[in-house]
Amino acid sequence: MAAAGTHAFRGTFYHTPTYGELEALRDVLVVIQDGKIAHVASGGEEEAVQREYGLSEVRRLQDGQYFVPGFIDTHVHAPQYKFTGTGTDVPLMEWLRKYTFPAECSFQDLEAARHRYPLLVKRFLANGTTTAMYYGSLHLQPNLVLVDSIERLGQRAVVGKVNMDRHSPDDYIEDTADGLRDAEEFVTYTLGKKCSRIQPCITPRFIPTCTPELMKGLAEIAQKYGCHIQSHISECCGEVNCVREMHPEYASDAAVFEEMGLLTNRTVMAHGTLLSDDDIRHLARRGTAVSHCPLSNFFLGDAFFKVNHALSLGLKVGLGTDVAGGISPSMLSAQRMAVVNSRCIRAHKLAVSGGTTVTPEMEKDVITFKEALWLATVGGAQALDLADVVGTFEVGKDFDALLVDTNLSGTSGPFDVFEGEDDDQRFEKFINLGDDRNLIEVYVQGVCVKRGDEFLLDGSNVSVKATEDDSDRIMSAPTPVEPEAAYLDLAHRADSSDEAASVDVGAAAEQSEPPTKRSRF
Ligand SMILES: Nc1nc2[nH]cnc2c(=O)[nH]1
Ligand SMILES: [Zn+2]
Repeated sequence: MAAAGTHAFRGTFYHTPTYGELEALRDVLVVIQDGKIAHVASGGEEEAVQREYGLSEVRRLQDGQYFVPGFIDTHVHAPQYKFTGTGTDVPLMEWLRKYTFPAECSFQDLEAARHRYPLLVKRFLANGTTTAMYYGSLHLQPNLVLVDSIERLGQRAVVGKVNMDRHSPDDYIEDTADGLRDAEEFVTYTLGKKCSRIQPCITPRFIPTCTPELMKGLAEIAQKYGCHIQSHISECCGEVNCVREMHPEYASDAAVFEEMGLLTNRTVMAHGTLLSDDDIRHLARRGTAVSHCPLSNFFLGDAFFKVNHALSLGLKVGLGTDVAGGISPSMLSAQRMAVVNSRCIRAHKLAVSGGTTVTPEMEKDVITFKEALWLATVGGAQALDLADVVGTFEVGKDFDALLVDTNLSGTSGPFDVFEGEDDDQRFEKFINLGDDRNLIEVYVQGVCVKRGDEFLLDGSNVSVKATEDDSDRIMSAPTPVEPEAAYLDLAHRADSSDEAASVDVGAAAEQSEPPTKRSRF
């Protein structure tokens, strides 16, 4: 008789333990026990393994079906899902004022939050995001609804209440002390659930909307509870110039975050397109990760993030959708955008050269779908300090996985398969052309949370209690411009400075003259 919670699949499993290499575990038997991968054996050992684990049956995948690790989205704004796919016409600082802050503020209506957040979590699960690093909104209560929705639907998440105490709209700003109190209450509420899938995160929105007092206070809370930190760094010219104006004594965003004590090995900074090499090296030394959000960077950024270059300097890099700055909730889309972004760098270098010769130097930023898949799985796991928990099909890790079906015929699926195409070609088509229709089952911690159109845990309390190990894992530093300047004024200054931007975007893409030569590191 199998122990409770023990089951097994036999078939082909694709994953990327090594950057750039797609490993196919062909005809293997994967045994899952209490949510973890207990055994990976060759298919020929089925009978022996069945006996060992007392399994009465083994589920065999059909031809054209494969497992892939669940996707890890390292940067999502949960309340912004509401307006995803709209509002793409303005630069960042104006975008925040015009679309983002009003949308986030509307989550104060808790009934609206209770309606919207399950839709968000379902949409992300349907797209294969088994783990998400979420920003909530400013007000405490709607964030608790977000955590409850994640818990109920069975997703894995790192989630934070946003903090911002200056340069924000009158109805979307908090007093510093209130913000710190609410941030701590959010942390204790989330930890109090003792749900090993959900970890709280400290979330200073970005430097322009946070006083040094707030940032330092948040860093102390993060340290007290050992929690993750997330924010935005060196995203675009408007933001970088704004920080320069507010904090002229610091060389860069990274120097400000360093001084505030916000760069830790559990910090994930979004974007980083204008980070200098010194900044990148410094983040790498701290163990801080960058969430690469290519689609968002095309809309709101001003430069290209160079994944291979950043990795070569030792930086941890994950992939993010940045909904709603990025207009797609799909991590398949994010992977494709990461590839396109890398090819844009190559095209940019060729254009700058003025010639028609592509040099090896121009090629070195190009990434393939295999590297993009690594970013969406292993890279994300490293960024979130979950590398020993998810990202590959290795014994001891949790079984967070997507069952991919490439057999959908005709227009019932997003692509066609032709005679003679082998498993590797079908899988590559899925990564490059597939969508949620191909994801017929979604697993988190060995539990099927979605099958077909059905969310299997919806409505039930599925809290998985933290183990001792999980608890250990969970508990494992200027002078500002005058506070409370009208946000509109700040947005105007930042965006108009875009035009005369002292940051040379081309040079940044060339890599990477820092926005300023001054250094505090
Ligand atoms: N892309 C993006 N950048 C930000 N910087 C500060 N807030 C935001 C946000 O919501 N989205
Ligand atoms: Zn963001």
